[in-house]
Amino acid sequence: MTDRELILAIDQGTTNTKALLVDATGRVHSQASVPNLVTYPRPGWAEQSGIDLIAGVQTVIADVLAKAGDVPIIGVGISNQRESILVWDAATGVPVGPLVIWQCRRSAPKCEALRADGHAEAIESRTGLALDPLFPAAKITWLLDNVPGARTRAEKGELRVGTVDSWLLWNLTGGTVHTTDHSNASRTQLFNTKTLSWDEELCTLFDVPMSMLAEIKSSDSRFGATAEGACALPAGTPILSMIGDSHAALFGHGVREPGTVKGTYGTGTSLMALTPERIRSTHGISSTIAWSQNGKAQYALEGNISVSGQTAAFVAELLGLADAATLSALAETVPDSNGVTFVPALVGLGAPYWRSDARGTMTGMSLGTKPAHLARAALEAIAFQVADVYAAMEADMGSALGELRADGGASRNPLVMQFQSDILGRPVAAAAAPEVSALGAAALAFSALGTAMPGVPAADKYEPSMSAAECANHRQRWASAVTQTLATNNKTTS
Ligand SMILES: O=P(O)(O)OC[C@H](O)CO
Repeated sequence: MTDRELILAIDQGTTNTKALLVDATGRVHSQASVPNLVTYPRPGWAEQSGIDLIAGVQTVIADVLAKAGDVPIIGVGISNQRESILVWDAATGVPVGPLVIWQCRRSAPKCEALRADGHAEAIESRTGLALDPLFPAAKITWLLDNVPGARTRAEKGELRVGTVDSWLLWNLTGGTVHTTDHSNASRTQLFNTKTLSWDEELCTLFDVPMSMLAEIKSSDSRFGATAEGACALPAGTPILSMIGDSHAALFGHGVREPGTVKGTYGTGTSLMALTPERIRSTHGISSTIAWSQNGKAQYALEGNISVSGQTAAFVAELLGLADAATLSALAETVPDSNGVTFVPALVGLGAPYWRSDARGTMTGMSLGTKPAHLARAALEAIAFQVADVYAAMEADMGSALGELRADGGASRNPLVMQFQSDILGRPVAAAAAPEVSALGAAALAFSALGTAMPGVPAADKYEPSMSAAECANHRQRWASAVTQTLATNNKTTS
């Protein structure tokens, strides 16, 4: 394969849709991006337009091709926002209702009803996922029960449902292919990660007709080919990979064996590590499928932290600072947080605590506390939360994990990354490229063609330099702040 043969990688995220042209060495030849609109029609609800999403994908494909000139595109790779779900008409391809995105909590009553009826344990044991409105299963129930006529039409076999990967595939193939991959299926809460198939009993519990569901294929499959006029690519360009974005980042880092963890530091943080087999977490972590190659599923553990990088922006605003970068500069002016600890439970605490009623807590303040100490506490909180998930993963795996591969905004902050390495007592390698998910989708597409694209190299490496005693003191300070946070009952205000 020559470095002139390119994969067009799409990263369809919540905030932006991106396209990159990537060669087999991992070099990015050109890229394009468009922002996406998210609407919040009611408190706790979040949705996007399926039609706008496709228009955005078509735009970035056209833009990236226009920038690149006449180059051979040998295939398409797709990385996508996970857990967002759309129902559409099988005959016309017209969406039936909005794309209900992962952040949306509208299906909370259905989840509560299933919990009250004692189904939570069975759901978690089959899917590896705690019963929660984050996941699409209950969102599909909501759409079928609330969009006029949807349930009747679904029962007649007239509707299709899919995660974003399958919606993109449907459109790129001109409405001929309805398929998803194991990584996306594993996040729906309808997929049995043991049998690697849709679970009939779960579909019954969530009232989802199985005729609506996509065929499931290996993440490195020949999913279909672009149709004439579906986008600016020539008709017949093969779609060679589909994978959820967090999983794609792990693949993009070049992780192929258990032992290394990747952390994507965005608004929240997703930590993911491969496991040798399917593990049922007993420490508050999701068990999921990282990807599948040649039909073989690769299992993983994932911990999702709800508010991570966003902590810096939040505290910057409270302190009247311009932005997170200004906060970071302020934090650099002091050697430590002077005993101040901030637990950013601003929308509750996610993994490994799962307490949606928890709220943010600042502990350890004295008359000696200065804004710079609060700034430092905000940045330290990003690292402390990751360390908690790390420890939970290690407890589930029964063995020590190694290096952390970091990507996303805060991975470019040396103060956060050094503290992360110190608190974990592990090396941290921050990725050289910002688009690790798109590069992961490209790498998977190349692997479908039998070519190994190298992982994204590290731009910066951090080694632990803190003494064991100092590290233990910090961990103790954090643990006690978390205990205080969890001890406060906010149920009346949540
Ligand atoms: O759109 P992103 O990049 O924020 O990713 C969303 C996640 O996949 C949700 O689980």
